[in-house]
Amino acid sequence: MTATTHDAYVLGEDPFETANLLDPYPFLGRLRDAGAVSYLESTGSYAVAGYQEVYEVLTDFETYISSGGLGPRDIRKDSGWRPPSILESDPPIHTVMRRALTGVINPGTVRALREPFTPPAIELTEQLARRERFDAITDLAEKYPLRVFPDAVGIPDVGREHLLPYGNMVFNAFGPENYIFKQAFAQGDEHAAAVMRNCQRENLDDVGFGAQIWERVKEGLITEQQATLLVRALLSAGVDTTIFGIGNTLSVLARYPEAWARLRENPKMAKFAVDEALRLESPFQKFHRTVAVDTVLGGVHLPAGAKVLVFLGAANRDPRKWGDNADEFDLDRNASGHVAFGMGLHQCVGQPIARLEMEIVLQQLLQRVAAIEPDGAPVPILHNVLRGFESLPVRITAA
Ligand SMILES: C=Cc1ccc(C(=O)O)cc1
Repeated sequence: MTATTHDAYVLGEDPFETANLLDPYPFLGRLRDAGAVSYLESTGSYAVAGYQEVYEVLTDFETYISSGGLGPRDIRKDSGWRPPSILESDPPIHTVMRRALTGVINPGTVRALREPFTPPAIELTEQLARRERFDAITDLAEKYPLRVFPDAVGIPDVGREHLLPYGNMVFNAFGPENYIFKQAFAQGDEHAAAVMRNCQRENLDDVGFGAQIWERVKEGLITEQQATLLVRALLSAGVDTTIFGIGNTLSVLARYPEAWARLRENPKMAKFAVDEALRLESPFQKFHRTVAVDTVLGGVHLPAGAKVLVFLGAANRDPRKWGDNADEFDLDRNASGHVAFGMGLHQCVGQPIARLEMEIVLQQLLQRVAAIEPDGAPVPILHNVLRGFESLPVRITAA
């Protein structure tokens, strides 16, 4: 007895249209309401936006594979713009590369970073607390990760200016080759060459995450090529996302003064505020998976080879999962289970580092700022798959 299937709802709207990128949530609500699985005429891929279907796609890594790449094209057919990374791999290749990374980055090793990660946050927030107003993105969110993360990886000072533009390429490449993609790739070769240089063992220091990944080559766990690509993964994934994680958290808290006041009373709640802010404003909004074998999802038949666009940001606001106030920030909500870091086999291996950076910045700012409020309209970034702000003007009252 084959399950009766029905056609996907054909959506004429384009998720990568400028308006839907700058203010995604009205569109995402329509997409969730359209049905469990939609077909996007604009990109020729299927789409899932409800929590249940997103969770199913993310956790069934054998049906919805990663080696086809996270963009709309299948990189197994026409190779992508760069050698595939751990993100574009499936078991068994993924297994050894993930084991190498988790041996290096885990809550135990990351705990030791609190000590070196704290002084730059103190310095930055002390300077800002002396001002009545500042831009939470350009003055803080964009600065802090670049002050602490490259040192933790162990790359040279030379070439760090390429990290943000390179990450911008990596993530925009998960969307269509539109004008945003083309703009990101304008100086692409220069950015990519600079980053790849910094992944070579001879350019890394002897103690950072980079050197520790290379140690796994000596153990015979991974090859030199895999070590290079794993260091590249850290440099690809660890900058833009954390900048937007900090910026998005502050963009939410600036609009909820009572939450700010409660967090000042109890700074240990910072981790819960970060999770709830990441649920509400997920930096990484969407990416594709590739259907490995004919399957049925949400009553819709999906043929092998099809691309499925997975809307993490929409799942994180699904009222069927989060309740009627899913579009609101609620410091008392239990946001565990959100998919801002993905879910399942490929769940973000760098999240302990990202969480530490976000918690430290928030806790240091809470100590020095009694109140924070928007000081003009934030400027959202125009990006194929990331949600964040280019500018977030705020007014503060020093503690
Ligand atoms: C979380 C995003 C991400 C982006 C790029 C890579 C990579 O380049 O391997 C890994 C994760």
